[in-house]
Amino acid sequence: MARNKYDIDERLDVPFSWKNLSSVMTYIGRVKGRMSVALLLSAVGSVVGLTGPLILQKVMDEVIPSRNMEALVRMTILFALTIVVNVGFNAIRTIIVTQAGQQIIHDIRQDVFAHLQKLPFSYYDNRPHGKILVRVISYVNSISDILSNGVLNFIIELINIVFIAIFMFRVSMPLASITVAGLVFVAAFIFYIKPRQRRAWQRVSDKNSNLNAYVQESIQGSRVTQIFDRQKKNVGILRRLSRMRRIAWMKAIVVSNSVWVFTESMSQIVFTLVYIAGVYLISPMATFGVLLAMATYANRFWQPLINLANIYNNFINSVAYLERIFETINEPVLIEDAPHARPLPPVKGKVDFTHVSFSYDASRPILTDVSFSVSPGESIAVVGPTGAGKTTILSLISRFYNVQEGSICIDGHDLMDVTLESLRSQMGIMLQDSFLFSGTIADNIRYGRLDASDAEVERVATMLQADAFIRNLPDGYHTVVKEGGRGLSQGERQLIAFARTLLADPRILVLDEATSSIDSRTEELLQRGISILLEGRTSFIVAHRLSTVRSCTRIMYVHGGKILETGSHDELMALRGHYWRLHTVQMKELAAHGKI
Ligand SMILES: Nc1ncnc2c1ncn2[C@@H]1O[C@H](COP(=O)(O)OP(=O)(O)OP(=O)(O)O)[C@@H](O)[C@H]1O
Repeated sequence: MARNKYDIDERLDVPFSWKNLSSVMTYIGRVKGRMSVALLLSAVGSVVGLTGPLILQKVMDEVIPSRNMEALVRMTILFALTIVVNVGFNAIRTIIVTQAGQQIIHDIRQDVFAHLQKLPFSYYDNRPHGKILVRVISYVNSISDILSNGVLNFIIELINIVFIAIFMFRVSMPLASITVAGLVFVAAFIFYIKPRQRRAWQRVSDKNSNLNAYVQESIQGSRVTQIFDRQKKNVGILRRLSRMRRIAWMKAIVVSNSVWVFTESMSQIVFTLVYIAGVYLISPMATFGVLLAMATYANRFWQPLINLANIYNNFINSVAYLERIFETINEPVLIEDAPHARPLPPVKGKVDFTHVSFSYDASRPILTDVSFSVSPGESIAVVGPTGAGKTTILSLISRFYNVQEGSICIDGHDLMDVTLESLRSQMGIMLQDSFLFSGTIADNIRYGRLDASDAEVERVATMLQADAFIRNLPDGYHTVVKEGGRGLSQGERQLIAFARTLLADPRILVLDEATSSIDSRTEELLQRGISILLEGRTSFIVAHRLSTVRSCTRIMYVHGGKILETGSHDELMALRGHYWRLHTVQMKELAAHGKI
């Protein structure tokens, strides 16, 4: 899928299908016990409710003309009882169905989220995160009602219709036939409107998604917005997106309501025809009791139909959400264990790239025919101009993407043949943004090894000389870090990320060094931290600081997706090539800033 922006509608690759419907049924199947009880309550409630008109008919045609007061009282109590049972059972049913609906959306949300955890970087690279978020939260919420109440009411209303039809045909065959005939017109109309309705709700889902993506992006970029004073412009963009959503919504509502309006009108036409036919057309003319009962049944017959039309409307609306939810659940996990994958044995640390070629999308090769070999314990600084492919090389070692050509081996095991869990659990990976999760500092360090004791957490922090600044925080190791590590300096965040990795004690270290300028004291701390991390492990570092580069055993100079130079600092300086030039420029910059 092409890269998507907040104001570009997502392409729908797989529309809702029978396969999706069967998946939906699986979720509903998990609450079938509760749904069955609710169904039983509804069925009993509605059969009891249906005897009401029969009682009325009897009262009108027999009890009142015969002036039998005792029978009248009996019939009144019976009539009242039918109402109590009907209402009471419906109330209990509502509670049960609400619980079932919440269970269904809980299960679906859990599955979507669990699947998202497995999706590769490329999935997240290609779409605004707000568009992912809206699926997990609001789309899943939106389908709760249709998958619980909707499904149940659908069955109940169908049963209602059958029961009412039976009662109706018992009272008067010709009048019942007139009542049922209107159905053909409703079916034809629904058939005509359905594709338009589907498209209209898909557009609403797209516009919703765009709006969400923009709000999420704006919150994330709020600092930059204020720096560039873009608030007014942003409000304008939101207004535009919100207006587009409103227009899409209004169109969808108009199309959807036409189903309801048509069904309602049809019911009124049929209702009138029952009276006309009852009085003028059929012979002998219907009695007043029959007419009253038939009018009530006709009304009751069409009420479930109108309800079905509403359920259908909600279903079509929900399909637009369901297809996005299942699109996520069915998104292929491109980076997963091969069927024959074996756990990677304890790693010694030899890494081999053999004729590796890679591109993020087919149109632009990023790495071409890259080969190199690294011995256990070696530390490799990957340097080169921006966009050269340094981070990409690191991502491939951790198998965040699959190579298109060639192979990457660790201790002779091709990454494609080992399980991801065994690979990543033996690697320490630190990307440029040392993302910290909301929780305490200790929790964040323990992310590296969940069973680590407090003493172990403090030991690694002390090794990295982070202990002092942590203890200076209001609650020391129990200080709560805000989402993303806000409230801590960039250097502090990096130190905590180092501690997290050191605690995991990986055999292979992959570190994408952040470029931000930091004060010389922090620089020194980080430098020491990196040296501690490098000890005894095979390491790959995308290095921007010369101090980091020099502390590595070997340097690879990457440019245009190729390794142009490789060797120690002294060897590459002697070569007077690309690395020498880069080094010279950096030295001049440091001198200009009075740092050397
Ligand atoms: N997720 C992605 N999808 C598509 N193209 C990408 C993606 N990530 C990087 N690229 C492209 O791949 C090329 C190499 O990127 P890479 O991040 O590896 O460069 P780099 O050498 O690490 O750069 P820098 O020093 O600026 O971080 C760049 O041209 C970049 O635009």
